[in-house]
Order: sequence, then C-alpha cells, then structure tokens
Amino acid sequence: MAHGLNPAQSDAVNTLSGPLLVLAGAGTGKTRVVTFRIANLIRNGTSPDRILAVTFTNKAAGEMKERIGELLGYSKRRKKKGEKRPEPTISTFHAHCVRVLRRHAKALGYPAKFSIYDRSDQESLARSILRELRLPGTALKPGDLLNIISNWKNASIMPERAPLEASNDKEHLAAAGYRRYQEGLKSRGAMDFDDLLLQTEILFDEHPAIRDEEAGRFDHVLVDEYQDTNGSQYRITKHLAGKHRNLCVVGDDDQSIYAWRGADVTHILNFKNDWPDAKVVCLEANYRSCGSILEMANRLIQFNKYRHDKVLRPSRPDGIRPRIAQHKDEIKESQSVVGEIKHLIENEHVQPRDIAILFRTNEQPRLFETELRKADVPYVMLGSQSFFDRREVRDMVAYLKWIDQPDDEVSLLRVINTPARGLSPKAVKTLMEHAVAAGVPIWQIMQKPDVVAELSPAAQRGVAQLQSIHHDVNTRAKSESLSAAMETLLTQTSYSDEINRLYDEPEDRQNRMASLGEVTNALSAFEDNRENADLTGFLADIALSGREMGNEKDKLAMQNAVWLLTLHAAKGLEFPVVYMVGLEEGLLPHSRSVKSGRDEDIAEERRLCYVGITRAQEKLTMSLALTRRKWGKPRPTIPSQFLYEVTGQAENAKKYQRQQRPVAR
Ligand SMILES: Nc1ncnc2c1ncn2[C@@H]1O[C@H](COP(=O)(O)OP(=O)(O)OP(=O)(O)O)[C@@H](O)[C@H]1O
Ligand SMILES: [Mg+2]
Repeated sequence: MAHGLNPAQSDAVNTLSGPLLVLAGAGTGKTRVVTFRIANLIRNGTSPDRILAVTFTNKAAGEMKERIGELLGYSKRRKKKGEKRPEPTISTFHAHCVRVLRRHAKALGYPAKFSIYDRSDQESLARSILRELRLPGTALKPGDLLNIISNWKNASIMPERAPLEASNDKEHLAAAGYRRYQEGLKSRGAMDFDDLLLQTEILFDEHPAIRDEEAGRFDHVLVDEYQDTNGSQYRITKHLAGKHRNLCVVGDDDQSIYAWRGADVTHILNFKNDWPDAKVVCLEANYRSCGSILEMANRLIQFNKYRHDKVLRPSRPDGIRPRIAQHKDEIKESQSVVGEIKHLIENEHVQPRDIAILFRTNEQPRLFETELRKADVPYVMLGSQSFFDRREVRDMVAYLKWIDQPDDEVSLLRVINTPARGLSPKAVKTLMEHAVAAGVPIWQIMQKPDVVAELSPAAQRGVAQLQSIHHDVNTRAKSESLSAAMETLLTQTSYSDEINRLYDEPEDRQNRMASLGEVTNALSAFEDNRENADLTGFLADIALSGREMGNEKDKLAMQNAVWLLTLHAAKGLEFPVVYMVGLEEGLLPHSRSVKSGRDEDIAEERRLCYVGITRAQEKLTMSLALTRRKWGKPRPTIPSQFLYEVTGQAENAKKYQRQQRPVAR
C-alpha cells in the first residue's frame, strides 16, 4: 500500500478510523490520499458500499472511481460479464442529496419524484410571483429575486427569517417573494438547485430517524475540496458522520474560490474545534509542478494576509522557467498561444489533452476558439458556454448573414421576430405560403406590397422595420465600417431590450451584452487586419472556423483535445502545459474586485490565480495584451498586479502599471 505514497500520505491512508484532516497546499496529493485511503479501507475489510466520498465535480468523481478500480485490480472485463460487486458511493454533494431526497421527500411534503428546476424554470416562477405581488417591474426583477433567495438559501436562511435578515428595499421585497416562491415550488412538486442541499439539511434537522437511517448507510465519509463547502454542506457532513465519526476531509484554504456562492473557508480551518480528537496530517511535498512554477505560486500566495501558512516544497526539479508573454493586442495573444500549441503538438509530440488554456471571464475564450478552429486543433470547453453557441451571438451572426445575403432564409427565419416585431408565427406562415407558391425566397415576397397588405397592421410594421434595418445596416457597412454597421444593427433591433427581457440577473445581462461587444470587436479586428474587408469576407471567416461543435464536445473530451477552462472549473485538475491568458487588471483580478477594492475580494482573485499557476506540471505561460478591444475600440490595458507579485516586483507594481512597463523576468 505504501507504494507511491510518502510517509505523511501513508500516515493518512493508514489512519482507518476517527476524524482526519488533511490541510495542505496544491498538488501535494490530497486527492490521491482520498483515493488510496478508500482502496485501503476496502482492503482492510470495509465493504465498499459502506463508504461515501464527496467530490466537487462529476468529472472528479468519475476519475476517482476509475482510479480505485485500478488500485484494487478490478478489471473492466470482469465487471462486464455481469459480476455484481458492491461499490463505494462517489459523487458530488448535490447528487448525493438528490438520492437522499428521492427516498424521503414525502416527509417534507414533496413528491418522491420531485422535479429539479433549472434557471429558466425558476425565472418563469419568479416572474409569476412578482406579478401576483403586483410589484412594478422596476422594483424587483425576477433575476434579483432569485439571486437574493439563492444567497439566503446558501446561508440556510428560511422564508420566515428572511424579513429579519433583509437590509435594503430590494431585500424587503424579496423576503415577501421568497415565501411565495417556496410555496410555488412546493405546490409544483419542484426544488431548485439550492434546495437540494437546503431541504436535505432540513430533512436531517426535523427528522432524526431519517437522519440516522441515512447516516447509518455508511461507516466512512470522505470529502475532497473541503475548503469550498457552504453551510448546508458542512452541516449535512456533520450529520452523516456524527455517529461513526469516521470523517476524513481534505482541502487547501489557499484554493477557496467559491465564497461568492456561500462557501466558507472557516469550515476547514476550524475542523479541530468540531472534532477535537481529529488527527491532522500536513503534506508538504508538491509532486505536480516543477520547482520554478511552484516558486511563483508560493511567492504569489504570500501576499494574502489571512491564511494558514503552509510549507510547500517541490519534489520535482526546477524545470523550465515560467514565461510571461506580452502581446501587442488580444488577437496577437490568441494567435501566438495557438501558434505555440500547434508547434508543440506537431513538432514536440505533446498530446492535445495535455495542454490547457485557462481564463477568468466568459468573453475571453472566443478568440482562442477562433484560432484553434482555424489551426484545426481539437479543443473542448468546460465551465463556460462556447462563444459561438451563445444564443445572442447566433442571433447576431444570423442578422449579418441575412443582411449580406437576404435570400438566406434560414438566417432570416431565425431573427424574423427576434426581438418580437409583430411577425407572429401566423404572419410568417402566410408569408411562407406565398413564397412557396411563387417559388421565391421569403425576403423577396416581403417586398411585395400586395402580399404585405394581407398581414395584420402589427406584422406590416414588422416588415417595414426589417426593411429599414436591412437598408440602414448595409448602407453604413459600405459607407463607414463593419463595426459601425453593427452599432446600427444593435440600435435598430433594440437587441439589448431582448437581453433584458430574457435575462434578469445583472451578471447574466452584463455577460450577454459583453458577447455583443465581442461580435463588434471581431468585426473591427477583421477590418484592421484585412484589406478590402467586407461582410462577406467576415462571414466566410467565421464559417471556415465554425464547424459544428454542439454535441461533439463530449466526444472530443473523451478523445484528445486541448482544454479551454475557466479558472474555477480547473480546480483539482493538472496539465503538463498551461497557458494562463489575459493577466490584466479588470480580467484577473476581475473588474468587480478591482472596483470594490476590498482586500478580501482581491485575495479571492489571488487564490484563483494561485489555482491557475498550480495546475501546471511542466510548462507555464502567463500572457497579457497591451491593448484590448472594448466595444470595438482598442484600449490600453494595465498589467495584472499579480504579475508583479510573482516576479518579486510588488513594491513597484503601481508605478510599473502606470508606465505599462513590461514585467521583468
Ligand atoms: N507520493 C507520490 N508520489 C508520486 N506522485 C504523487 C505522490 N503524491 C501525489 N502524486 C501526484 O501528484 C499530483 C498531484 O496530486 P493530487 O491531485 O492528489 O494533489 P492535490 O493535493 O489533490 O492537488 P489540488 O490541491 O490541486 O487538488 C498527481 O499527479 C499525483 O498522482
Ligand atoms: Mg485535489
């Protein structure tokens, strides 16, 4: 068993009972300890089905299962022959709570087959509640209501207590809405995502017999990434382990990055208070990253004031020094990163799956996607919707296609009534019938006054609006520029109203608006880099890079593709080659934290940066662009303060940032 474990790890793996805490830095083998310990418990006679392990993502759960199988020498072939073997339960908190609730939802007054509401289900419920409450649309948006409720639920605050917690007008209104929302869910036999945790907590609190039954299913509970547990998860864990006390938690306070979703790092830091006899194991050797990568990570995290100071030693040689690459603009950044990746794959035999591009915000991957597609490098994206799959981007591209080529019926039909302009399905059907009868594309039929006259007045106005959009955008594209034409398109379609209609959460809206900005950026960049740039050329460019992704994503992941990940989604993973991109103030640290300026907000961004750096095993490149387009206009950027911190120039950071001075290495 000691094979592949250092003495401290062996100590943890061989501690087979009682509370156990492993608090240690990145890449020290915490997840490995959990995996090996499960295998060890089984070897020592614990029946696999008496073990519950909780991971942060489904991906991590899958990997852990596989690894345990390997350790125990289970072959897939034997399994396939239909041999039944008890297995440990390895899942996320949410997935485990669903199992518990399916067994006992009735005790809470929910049907056993309760449905789980996604965001758009929640939004329609929230809208109907606000209508019932007769709140003017401006007082509280459905998205605001849902956000406030989610924060309360994450803090285990129930509707009865919400009025006492409310501290401003919106929250007071939301407190009234919360009760109705909760009743609304219940009468529909539904729970939202937060409920899965909260209702399980309530179930355990109010029904000791059920709690004991559920806790009695296991003799061992193990939790990975314990630093990111919220209140409900923390209490559920305590309930599950309360009797047998065989609770093993592992985590790293420096990698706590979900405070914004209610996670509380004190759960791991105070573990000893809850379980005074807990054995604490520290792991100090990092097996993942080469020495010089680790040195950077260590330097960076020292700048966080409040942390549990830990030793983190490299066990690998220094290796290649991490690089900081500064590029003229964001296009150069993406081209150069993808160019290097292509070179690594083609000339240095690096496997695509061994390479990751990590970014902070959802707008960043667009350029990298474009370049990867052009270069024909397979990629897979996690933790963020593919830019080209986004509804608003698809809408804009459809508009542009139709404007360029009015007979493109597929594109026209996509946007004919988006945003709504009186062209109801019925009106469209009438137009289609005429088009089919005349054997011409629908847009040509829409130019015929006698056909249009058959439509309702609202639909007639819709047709007129489309005609002027088509004319004005085209004219501006020809007389001025593509990015200017895009501006006309956005104003004339009032597309931002459509976004406000579809999305209530301020953050959602901001993100969606930002993707429209990205389309403008793409047009403006295309014009800068191409002679005789026209719409046709731009659309051809996208089409060239726009092979169908959609459902292919999962298949690609199984195969061999470069990873495009948000920093949040990268937690717990590792890659031989890592590119961290956009190290600029306003991206990393995120603009929200820069604006708030609060130490704790910057500290969380720093932890995110630390998570990013510590994903790299051999080769780390951090990059930034010296100018970046915003709404089509290049703006100078400010290098991220973290770059000066990792290179030992923190004391001059402010001065150097002002000068946009290259980060010295
Ligand atoms: N004793 C060891 N000998 C060799 N390799 C090891 C040892 N312990 C861990 N490793 C390897 O080091 C890498 C990091 O391990 P692991 O992912 O378990 O770390 P972690 O502490 O969970 O990291 P994170 O904080 O990022 O979640 C893995 O590739 C793992 O296989
Ligand atoms: Mg881990």
